[in-house]
Amino acid sequence: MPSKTLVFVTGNANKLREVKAILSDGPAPIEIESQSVDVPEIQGTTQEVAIAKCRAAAEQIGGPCITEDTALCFDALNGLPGPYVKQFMQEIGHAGLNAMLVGFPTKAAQAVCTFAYSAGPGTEPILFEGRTEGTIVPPRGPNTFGWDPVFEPLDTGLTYAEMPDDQKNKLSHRYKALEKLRAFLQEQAKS
Ligand SMILES: O=P(O)(O)OP(=O)(O)OP(=O)(O)OC[C@H]1O[C@@H](n2cnc3c(O)ncnc32)[C@H](O)[C@@H]1O
Ligand SMILES: [Mg+2]
Repeated sequence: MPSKTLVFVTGNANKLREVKAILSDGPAPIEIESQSVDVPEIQGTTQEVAIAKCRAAAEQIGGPCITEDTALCFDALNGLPGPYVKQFMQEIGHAGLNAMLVGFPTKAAQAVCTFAYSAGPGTEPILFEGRTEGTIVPPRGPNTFGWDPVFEPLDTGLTYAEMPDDQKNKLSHRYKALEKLRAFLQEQAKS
């Protein structure tokens, strides 16, 4: 395996597709190899969840890796459902996410992506966070990836689901986090 190839531990094919598209674009493409390992996710802040997941993933694969956690944070609910959005999506879906905000004065939300990089088992993971502000709306667009149909980034007039891939991938929470990870990896490659 060439040393430039990064192992991304995830069970989510949509995440993997976007990460590959974002990282292969630009002057210094970064190659990703995925491993689907069942890593337990703890309860806690997004940062705590991300660190524990990456640490466990590095132990399981026995080497350096990256992991990613996505949170959807509602302003009206002090940041909930946050890192627990996966379970909310499974249990109550798009209609439920909208219903949770009925009666609240703001539908503002933030999509938060946290990449974690571990240099290997026993090392402390380093976090890279990207945030995109938006609004929770009734679903519009194809139902392909998670809560994409109910999240409308500010000033776009489109939900993530309605956007062409390359539009989402230039403004998304994931893109912003990966720009930080990319800069870190480039610095590291120099030393
Ligand atoms: O194996 P991992 O990487 O943990 O993959 P996961 O699907 O379990 O992902 P998370 O634990 O980070 O949970 C995030 C939830 O948000 C969804 N999600 C993540 N990124 C998204 C995006 O860009 N747009 C819409 N939904 C997204 C995803 O499908 C999950 O339901
Ligand atoms: Mg997960």
